[in-house]
Amino acid sequence: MVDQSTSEPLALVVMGVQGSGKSTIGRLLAERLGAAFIDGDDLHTPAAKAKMASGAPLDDDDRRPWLQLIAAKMAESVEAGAPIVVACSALKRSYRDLMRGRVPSLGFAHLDGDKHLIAQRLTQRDHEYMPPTLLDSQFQTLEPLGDDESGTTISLVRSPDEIVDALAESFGGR
Ligand SMILES: Nc1ncnc2c1ncn2[C@@H]1O[C@H](COP(=O)(O)OP(=O)(O)OP(=O)(O)O)[C@@H](O)[C@H]1O
Ligand SMILES: O=C(O)[C@H](O)[C@@H](O)[C@H](O)[C@H](O)CO
Repeated sequence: MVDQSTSEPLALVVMGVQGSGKSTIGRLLAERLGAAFIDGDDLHTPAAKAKMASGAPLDDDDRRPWLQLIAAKMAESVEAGAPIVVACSALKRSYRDLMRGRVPSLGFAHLDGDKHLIAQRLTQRDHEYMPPTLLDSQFQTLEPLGDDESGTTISLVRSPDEIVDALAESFGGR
């Protein structure tokens, strides 16, 4: 469900576990909607990247300042009247609450799919710091969108073009 009653510019987080397609879809969708794009991957501290590279998942304390930084950047964009799309795992409801605390109109698009398909996709790409072995922990941490959260859940089985078409239709009216 997407709230289209606000005149505020679009602020949207493309969320999901490692390898779900956040960067791919987020970038294409931002382009389609004429929005700025920020990849949350680029905003981790060197210490957080090193932790993930060592095979250890981030915990709530590691993620909090990162989520605050992403939320601040989104708030800045919205206050300037500019639409923005962000790729960010946003795995837990409390993380999304933190971001909504800064940008109440924030919407979420959850790229949802099967662990085996994602694991297969991960074998086909290299990542700067994130080893495929963290995928189990990503699924253990994931809390899907609640019915009362503004946003939509979409299957990552579909092609990037199909996903972007569907999301542009859902969120393009904002
Ligand atoms: N809908 C899709 N269909 C097929 N392949 C896809 C799709 N979306 C993404 N991919 C491919 O899957 C891999 C992971 O995608 P991407 O890097 O965008 O995911 P991500 O969620 O941003 O990952 P991470 O958070 O780990 O950086 C890439 O190789 C990408 O090309
Ligand atoms: O919340 C997290 O654990 C992190 O954001 C990870 O999800 C990675 O940043 C990202 O997915 C790169 O692979």
